[in-house]
Amino acid sequence: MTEPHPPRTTSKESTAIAPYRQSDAETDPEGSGEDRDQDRARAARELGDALRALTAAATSTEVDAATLRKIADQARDLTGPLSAASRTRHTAPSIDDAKPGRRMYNPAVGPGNPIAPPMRVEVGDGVVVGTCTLGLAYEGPHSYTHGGVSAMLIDQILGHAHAALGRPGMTVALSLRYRRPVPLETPLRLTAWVPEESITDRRTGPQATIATQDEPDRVLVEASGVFVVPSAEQASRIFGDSRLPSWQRDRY
Ligand SMILES: CCCCCCCCCCCCCC(=O)SCCNC(=O)CCNC(=O)[C@H](O)C(C)(C)COP(=O)(O)OP(=O)(O)OC[C@H]1O[C@@H](n2cnc3c(N)ncnc32)[C@H](O)[C@@H]1OP(=O)(O)O
Repeated sequence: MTEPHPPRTTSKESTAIAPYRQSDAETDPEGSGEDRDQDRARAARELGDALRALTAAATSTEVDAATLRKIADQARDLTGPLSAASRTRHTAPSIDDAKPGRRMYNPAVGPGNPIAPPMRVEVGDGVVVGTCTLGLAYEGPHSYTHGGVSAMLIDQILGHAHAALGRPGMTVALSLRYRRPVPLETPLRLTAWVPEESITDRRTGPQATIATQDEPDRVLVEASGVFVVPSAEQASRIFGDSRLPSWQRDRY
């Protein structure tokens, strides 16, 4: 971890990462045009937004115990209708299936998942940038981000940098250095890139940083990872043959 800053490439200089065709995948999971699940994806985002707002209110509230119990009763009543049709861990979400790369319930970027900030990811030429603002639900030390939350966002952005080379992979190693605390309620910028010398057929060693959007050169967290594309045999063993959404079946 000698170089905490991404290479300052121009489009002409960049050769390490091939052009990435995911612009409307995780960053705009509803997609556009003819899509049978488009409306359901939009509704899932609306529910995710509402639950995020509820979680933000629940983790910052100072109301009395009676009000907390009343809200708890109301929240419990919401679970039944949602459970009327559910998937298990062995089945991919049906709205993930409809568009390549869509991960509606990913805990870092999935707009339908209330625990996701969600981080917005943009894949550029040689560099991947993630943006988000973390509220009190992500607090570790008072007024700062929990280190595990930083690690989750770093893992995700490293994964995008790896996937930008063509095939999504799995994290086999992750190393972080927390240089300064990451402030809550402050727009953040994550940056990831893959040094060319770290690329082999199946493996990359991407690097990433977290900074605030106001001070992008002041590194708060720096990280490096090792990502591996599972072999066909490994993918089959880990995921099974029929449980993967089609975009994953095609890619592993
Ligand atoms: C359009 C779509 C876009 C989608 C975007 C999606 C973005 C998603 C972002 C999601 C982000 C979140 C992502 C997540 O959360 S992934 C979830 C967390 N990760 C896991 O659960 C992975 C668990 N690990 C495994 O299952 C195995 O390790 C696998 C199957 C992956 C590899 O099996 P195995 O371990 O038996 O390895 P191998 O013998 O096949 O060797 C393979 C290569 O790997 C090298 N190696 C192995 N270990 C290490 C190590 N520690 N340091 C350095 N190198 C290591 C090894 O030398 C060899 O290299 P090479 O000699 O071939 O060069």
